[in-house]
Amino acid sequence: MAQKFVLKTVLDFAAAHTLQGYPGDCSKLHGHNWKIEVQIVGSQLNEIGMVVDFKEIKRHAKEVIKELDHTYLNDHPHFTQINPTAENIAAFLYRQIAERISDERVAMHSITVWENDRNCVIYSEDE
Ligand SMILES: Nc1nc2c(c(=O)[nH]1)N=C([C@H](O)[C@H](O)COP(=O)(O)OP(=O)(O)OP(=O)(O)O)CN2
Ligand SMILES: [Zn+2]
Repeated sequence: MAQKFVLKTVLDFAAAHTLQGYPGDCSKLHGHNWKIEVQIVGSQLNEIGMVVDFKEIKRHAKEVIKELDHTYLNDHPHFTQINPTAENIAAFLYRQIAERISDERVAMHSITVWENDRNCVIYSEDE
């Protein structure tokens, strides 16, 4: 049986957005306290028994999230042509964090973006 470890760390940020074309209140300016779950996968442990230090995952994720924190998301270059929905934010974070953290031992597993306590999107990519 092949072993696999999935590590999860949780971060958050505050940001406003509007959803263009949305048939309801979300097309108006409003904000969320977004909760982000970053999940990393690996099968090998290092000499001190870790896939990767949680602090390392958090450091990379914070670097990306800093771009979005306390902003109007629609102004971000990535969201000028596409709506900053939870789906598009999840895909953006996944790719940005993957670029920073992936190596021969560690890969992105998924990103979960919580818009509020009730609704979230889980994003992942096939290998
Ligand atoms: N699939 C998606 N659906 C919706 C998204 C999204 O990103 N992806 N986003 C929104 C709005 O951003 C909206 O702000 C959601 O907040 P809210 O209306 O509070 O959401 P609830 O459904 O939990 O609110 P109720 O009070 O239960 O209606 C909308 N949809
Ligand atoms: Zn919203």
